[in-house]
Amino acid sequence: MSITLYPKLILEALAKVRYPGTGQNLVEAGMVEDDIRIEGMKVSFSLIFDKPNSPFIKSVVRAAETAIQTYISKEVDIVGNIRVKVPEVVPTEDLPLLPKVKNTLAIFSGKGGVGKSTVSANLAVALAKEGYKVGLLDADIFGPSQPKMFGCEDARPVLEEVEGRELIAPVEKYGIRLLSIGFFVNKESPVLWRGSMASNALKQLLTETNWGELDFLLIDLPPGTSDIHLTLVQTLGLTGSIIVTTPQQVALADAIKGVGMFLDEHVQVPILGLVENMAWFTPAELPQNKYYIFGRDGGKALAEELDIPLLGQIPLIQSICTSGDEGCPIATEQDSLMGIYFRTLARNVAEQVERRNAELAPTTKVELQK
Ligand SMILES: Nc1ncnc2c1ncn2[C@@H]1O[C@H](COP(=O)(O)OP(=O)(O)OP(=O)(O)O)[C@@H](O)[C@H]1O
Repeated sequence: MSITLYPKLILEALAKVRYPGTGQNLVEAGMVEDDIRIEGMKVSFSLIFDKPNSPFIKSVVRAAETAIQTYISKEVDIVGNIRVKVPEVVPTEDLPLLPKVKNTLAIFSGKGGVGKSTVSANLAVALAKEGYKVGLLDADIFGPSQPKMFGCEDARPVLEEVEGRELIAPVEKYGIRLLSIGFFVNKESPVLWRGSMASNALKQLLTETNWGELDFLLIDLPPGTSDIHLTLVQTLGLTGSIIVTTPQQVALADAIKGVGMFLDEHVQVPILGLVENMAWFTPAELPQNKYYIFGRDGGKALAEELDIPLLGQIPLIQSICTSGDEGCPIATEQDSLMGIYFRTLARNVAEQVERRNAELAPTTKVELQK
């Protein structure tokens, strides 16, 4: 005797099959697609599974076939007619935040006063002299020194409209697009930043600035490890980081802590290398003489110990200090002794960035712990 099939009959049979993944029956679990087709004794429909690699797909399809033949009739033509569907996975592509900026480099130090800002300023200038498009973001909220080093302490960046958005226009100096947290605070009454204020300011300077097309955006970080570091790695997938240290033991010990932060398993920002600043003292009148007043090759030895490249050794020279104070980084004098040191540094940095980009996948930004 043949029976008349109708969808409710099929659903009643499918309600007898439990999905092991949730413990609910297939109908309750919403796994039966609303596409049941009945042609005489031939039945077909789709079952929706939550993931393509569900271990239960085969057994559940078989159980559904058996249930239909057991509870309705052996005559139902169902075997092989159940389609398996999984929700389409839409790739959540992490769009780059600064699509026109090719490389973002964080410059950090373990200890204060080791010359991180001096190195950042001169590296920026030397890279620009090599023909790269360079931006410099001074994120040192505790002591922004780039406005002074670039001789533009009184600059107050304006807003400009770019593709319908109001963005901060960086200050242009010596071919560098410069922005400093110092442009937005009053020199006479320094701000005591609360953590969230500083973090928001950094995010805004990074993302609401018309950086334009850049080969390198250098980010001069505060010394040590702080909320600013954390905000940075949560905001951007950095290309890499550069550590600046002096050769003294105290500086080296702090440098190791800083390196640890960037290499933390949750952060994983590549260290492109180490710059040893104040590696020796050279008097202007005796440029061939080297006096290792802070110890010899401490930074070089640390780079070897950490197995990271030594990007450069920069001597302690009075003119570096005076040019910084006068608002004109020494690297602007390309052919001076110091100009040559910073040119070598710039070339080494560019080479390491190229190597890093060839060998490693882009860094992903650190996700906030839920
Ligand atoms: N190689 C050098 N030769 C001479 N003077 C230097 C050299 N490097 C840095 N200085 C001087 O040392 C002082 C501290 O340098 P700088 O402000 O760059 O250090 P920093 O590590 O950025 O300090 P901060 O703790 O403010 O972040 C400045 O007066 C600077 O001009």
